[in-house]
Amino acid sequence: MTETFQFNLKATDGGARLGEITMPRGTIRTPAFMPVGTVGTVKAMYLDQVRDTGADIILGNTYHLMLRPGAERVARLGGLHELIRWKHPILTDSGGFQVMSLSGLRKLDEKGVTFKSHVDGSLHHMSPERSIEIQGLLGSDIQMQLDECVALPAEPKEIERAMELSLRWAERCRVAFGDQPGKAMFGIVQGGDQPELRIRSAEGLKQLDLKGYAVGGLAVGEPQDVMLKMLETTLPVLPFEKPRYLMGVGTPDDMLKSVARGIDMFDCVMPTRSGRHGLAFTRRGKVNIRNARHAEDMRPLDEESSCPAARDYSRAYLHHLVRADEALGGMLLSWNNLNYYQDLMKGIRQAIAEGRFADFYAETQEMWAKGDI
Ligand SMILES: Nc1nc2c(CCNCC3CCCC3)c3[nH]c(NCCc4ccccc4)nc3cc2c(=O)[nH]1
Repeated sequence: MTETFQFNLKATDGGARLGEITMPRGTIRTPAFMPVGTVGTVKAMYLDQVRDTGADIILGNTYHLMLRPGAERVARLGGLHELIRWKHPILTDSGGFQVMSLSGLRKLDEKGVTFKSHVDGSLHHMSPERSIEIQGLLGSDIQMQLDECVALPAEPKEIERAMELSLRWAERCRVAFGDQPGKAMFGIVQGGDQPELRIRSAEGLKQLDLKGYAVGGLAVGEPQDVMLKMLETTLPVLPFEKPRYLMGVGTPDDMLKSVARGIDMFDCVMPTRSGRHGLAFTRRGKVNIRNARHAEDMRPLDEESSCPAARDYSRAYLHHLVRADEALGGMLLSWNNLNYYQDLMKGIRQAIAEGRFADFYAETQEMWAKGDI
């Protein structure tokens, strides 16, 4: 363990990078998939299981936790790591994105966002400074700046306004965060689908000399090719030796293509949320286990998997559990999906280490295309 936050680039293969983030609470092997913990739990999972799937870090949800049980209360309870019994790194989002998507947004101005709690309707104001304070109270290891993410499509003027506001908020968050050697605050590149705005945002954040950079404002309704084009525009501007985190992404295909362009970290609710709705991710592509064709299929999802959820249960049983809306259905599929996401990242890391990422990329897509026989 190190007392400071360090990112070591171990190898590259084309645009893909193999690295390690070392922090006091542990090491994060990159490219990394970070499971989303919402209200202090990765839904339908025990955190020991989440760790066993290969996760080095999970996400905490600032927006939910500040509303319930409250940031000060979490601090009084010893902080999030103590409360949820996860002793490895935790990354928290700033809450701005969740305010836009979950709460009755009341106002957004230079000072911050004012919103009504979706829990009890109470009024809250979140400034850049308060967001960093909340993330500190939670004990977060990697904290995100408060930003404004614009849904696409949007007017270029609107995208520019939000990008410039987010840049000013990044500076305020950097000042509020101060100097915390074992922790990090990441800036978030905005700029929508406008290359020129993306470059200005990345340049502006680079001046702040942050420990890591997220690419935000994507996976908000744009086609995959637009998302990838924005990565090709943004990533060359960011410091090569700092980690890059693509927020809210994504499907296995999104991640493979984004690693090829230089992304190191991902988070997405997809594997857990879709697992609860009966969608299974496997080496051979997606399986909608609710489909009648699985009703008497005695095969497991993947007989070669190391994960009991993929190897020891028949599709027929999973089909039954999901159709009966039994909790165990969502639990087993979430377990399978998180394990598959981590296996994919493990395969990516090994391929980059061995200089065969292009082959891995092609083989993986071929397996998905074969479909689930
Ligand atoms: N601060 C900030 N956060 C963003 C997020 C939230 C990332 N997950 C945070 C976790 C922390 C707690 C909760 C989530 C995003 N998520 C997405 N897309 C999700 C797309 C999606 C939606 C539903 C299912 C699958 C994919 N785009 C995002 C852009 C931004 C952004 O610019 N700024």
